[in-house]
Amino acid sequence: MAIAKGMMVRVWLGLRPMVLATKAHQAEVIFVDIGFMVMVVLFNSTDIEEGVNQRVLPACGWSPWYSGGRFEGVAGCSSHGAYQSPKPELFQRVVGWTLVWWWGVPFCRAWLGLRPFLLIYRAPSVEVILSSNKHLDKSRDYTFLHPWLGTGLLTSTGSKWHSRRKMLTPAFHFKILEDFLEIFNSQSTKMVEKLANRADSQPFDIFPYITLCTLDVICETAMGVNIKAQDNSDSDYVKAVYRIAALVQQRQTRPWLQSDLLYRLIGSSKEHDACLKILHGVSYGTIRSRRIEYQKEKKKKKKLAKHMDDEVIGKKRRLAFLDLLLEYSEEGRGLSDEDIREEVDTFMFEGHDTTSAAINWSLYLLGCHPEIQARVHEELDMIFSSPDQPVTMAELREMKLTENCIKEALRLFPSVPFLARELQEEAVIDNYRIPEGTTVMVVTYRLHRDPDQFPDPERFDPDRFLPENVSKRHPYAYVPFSAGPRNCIGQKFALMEEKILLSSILRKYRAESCTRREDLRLLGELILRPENGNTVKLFPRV
Ligand code: HEM
Repeated sequence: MAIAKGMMVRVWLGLRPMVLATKAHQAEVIFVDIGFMVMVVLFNSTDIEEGVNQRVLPACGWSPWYSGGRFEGVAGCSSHGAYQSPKPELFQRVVGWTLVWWWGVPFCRAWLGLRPFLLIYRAPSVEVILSSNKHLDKSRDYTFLHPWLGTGLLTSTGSKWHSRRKMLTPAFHFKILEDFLEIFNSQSTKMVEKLANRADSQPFDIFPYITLCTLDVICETAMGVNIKAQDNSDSDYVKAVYRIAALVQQRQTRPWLQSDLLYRLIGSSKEHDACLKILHGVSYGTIRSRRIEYQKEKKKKKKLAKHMDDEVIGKKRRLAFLDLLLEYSEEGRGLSDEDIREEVDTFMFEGHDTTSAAINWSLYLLGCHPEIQARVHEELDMIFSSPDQPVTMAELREMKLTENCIKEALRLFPSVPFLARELQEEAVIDNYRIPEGTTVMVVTYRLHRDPDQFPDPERFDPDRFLPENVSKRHPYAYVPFSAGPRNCIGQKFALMEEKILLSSILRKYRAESCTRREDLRLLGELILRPENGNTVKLFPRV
């Protein structure tokens, strides 16, 4: 029985229980003492099965809401529905029991050390938190992102967040996004060319191809720099982006690495700092050189008659988000280089892994459902006269079924599987008073599987997003981009990019997914991804 195998030392830091695991990956179970209660954190479903069979779990009374990076634990927060895990019925048994034992209400309460958590996954409860102008502060788990992102839009609070949000909203206007079409098109063309070598009906992992493409897209749109990640996936910058995300995730999920001192003593702080040096070096370097360019151009423009600007200077330069921020800064809106760096790095972080996961999940599901993929091919063949035709706003508007497939994939596999707020004042959810200081987690993965809102929730059915079906649902039943005042500022950008990248693959190829849904294993890291990549077979379309 795995429960005896955990390799750890249990310690107390003041009142805070901690577990030091020397070989965290090998520890198959971790016990944490919290006063008279024992909390068990399990790492895989086999242990849970054994735990249930031997009646160990009910005796512990802990809902395995997080199981060491494997997402199945999170899925197990509720007693309802079937989950995308190897043994879904297990979670219903374990967690069904836990819920009744705990509270018997449609949300789940948990403690991590002395920290109270509330997990919510019903639309009316989610609305209370996300629609509110009071519950806007992110939970303390986001602080591990501060060294990289500072307090940019994602991580800031209060008046800083408010003024930045107001300043940045116009940067995501359709008119500005339209200028990015050229980048989306050129980078997706490159990706499709790279895939040509793999379209030989042999299985391969397509995940890295899509991720490198989205990384190229975000670098060019956010910073105006083409880092050519698709040609050089081994560059220091590309490696640093991936490594730092993994290190942040590691710290968030290992309580013993959360104190700065312990992180420096036993964590990977040296590697973390080395990544930061590379990432910040590139961001600051780009900001400085673009600022000099901007100032030169401004001087040049002043000298020329206004009406001649574009003809004389040449083709109007496409602006990256960074250029807009520089413009605000030069207009005297109080943005220092560090402020700009925070926002650019935030776009880099939020804007590529999320879209990559969403495109991968869409392709995965279409690869599992050839009949729906055939309908998408039909739609694309109607819209485009050739597979190489660049996508414009007109074609984007016509891709209705493709868009609904992307939305349905984001329902089943939301790139951000949960988000967390820390209550600064009491909230009332379902007539329960939730005290200030509670960390409220919106479990999007579970919310999107509410059978009252999405009948037969595990079924992939893009027609759920036909307007007549959307209007029947609760407005907070589907929130892949969060909702309310702190929703995702990049969602229009993301949908445009996803439609262009996905359609460029499907215009050339037919995809078959090699992993059956029942064999799928999910990793709930900062984003939700398939544990073993996205193995597909690609066939050229004749
Ligand atoms: C499929 C793609 C994407 C998904 C699923 C997604 C999802 C989300 C979610 C759920 C949040 C709320 C996070 C929280 O409350 O902790 C968020 C916030 C944010 N996203 Fe996205 N995102 C995507 C793409 C993008 C892109 C492409 C950008 C930028 C280019 C972006 C920029 C941001 C920013 C800056 C925030 C913070 C907004 C604020 O707090 O005011 N996202 N996103």
